[in-house]
Amino acid sequence: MRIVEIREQTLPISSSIRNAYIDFSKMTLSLVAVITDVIRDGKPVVGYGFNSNGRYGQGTLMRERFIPRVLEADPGSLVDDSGSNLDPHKIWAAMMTNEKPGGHGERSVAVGTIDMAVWDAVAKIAGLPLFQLLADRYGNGRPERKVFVYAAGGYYYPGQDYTKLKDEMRSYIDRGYTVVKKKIGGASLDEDLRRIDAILSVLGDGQKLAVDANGRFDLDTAIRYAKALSQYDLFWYEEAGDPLDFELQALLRNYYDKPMATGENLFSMQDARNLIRYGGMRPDRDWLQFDCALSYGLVEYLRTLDMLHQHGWSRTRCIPHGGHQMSLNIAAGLGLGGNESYPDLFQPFGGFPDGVKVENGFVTMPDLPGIGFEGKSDLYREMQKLSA
Ligand SMILES: O=C([O-])CC(=O)C(=O)O
Ligand SMILES: [Mg+2]
Repeated sequence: MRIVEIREQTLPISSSIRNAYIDFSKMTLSLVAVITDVIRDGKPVVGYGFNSNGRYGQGTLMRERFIPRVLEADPGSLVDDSGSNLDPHKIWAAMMTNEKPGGHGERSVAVGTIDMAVWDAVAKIAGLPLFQLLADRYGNGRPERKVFVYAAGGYYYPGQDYTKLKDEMRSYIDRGYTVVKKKIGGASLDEDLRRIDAILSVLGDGQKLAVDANGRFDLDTAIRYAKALSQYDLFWYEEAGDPLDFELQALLRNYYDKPMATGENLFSMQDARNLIRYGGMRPDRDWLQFDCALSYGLVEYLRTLDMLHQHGWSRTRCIPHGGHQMSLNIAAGLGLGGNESYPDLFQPFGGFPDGVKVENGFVTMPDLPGIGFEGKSDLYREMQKLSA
């Protein structure tokens, strides 16, 4: 058995939205197909992957380094000991041949995207949903089919007013979400507080708002926001300062004793470990948002979960960034605290298989082979174009 080809296509996911740091007018992502010579139902098994929003497509890095390393490796060196499936760990090691540690740049996105497609193929070859395969291999064998999801939105965009913001949030609540997220730091503190008040006016009992500064604030600004946000009962205060400024994060807890979240821009186990070692994050209330699709994939994320365990953190404190079905499977298979979701953004890549509804803040994983992309018709159409 072997991988016969890996294809990449860079696709636009552009829109007029902006957060406190970037606009998405030129945002792209890489869609990847890993084509194998394994036949199921009369057709070759193809695994698919794509990177999360927020980092651009990585086709150049893939074509120059990571795809050739996989295709040039002895196929026998990429299969598991039973010989009946590909081994994602061995494929990962092949991709990372002759790559020095540290300075992860965006190669972690390139590797993470291919890794997603490899896991999709591996679960399809095994004839299992990925969440079941993960629970069998790395968990207790019993996936948690119900996964908490929250609705990320509340971006700044031209022509937005309080009515539109409230309508947006109400539409998430109407679709079954109990937690919604908005951006902060793209307007003045006063303006952001007025926007928060507007959203809170449409939330009911048991419904909460999270806010996300996208790493925009220096320490003084982060503290000013912390003090002002303390008047609310927010789900979390996310990525206040630069993702690598662990001291800022650690100091902030002196000014904000409610939940904080960060980690979506930490792209390796080692960076995640530095956050845990030096960032002052509190295992009893804070949230970790490492996103495997941006950070060397699930092979690396398994290392991150081990690291968290060694540091006394429960994996239920992880709610990954990105809103993709890969992290949804990891959440269900390995017992994370939930997953992000973008109900209206970054389509057709985000979201759930057709027919999956959010109920009281949770989705229930359907029985689909692999990651489950085949169950989302608009997404699968794009994928089939790539592998045709
Ligand atoms: O706006 C973005 O780049 C996405 C983001 O931070 C999030 O989903 O938390
Ligand atoms: Mg964020």
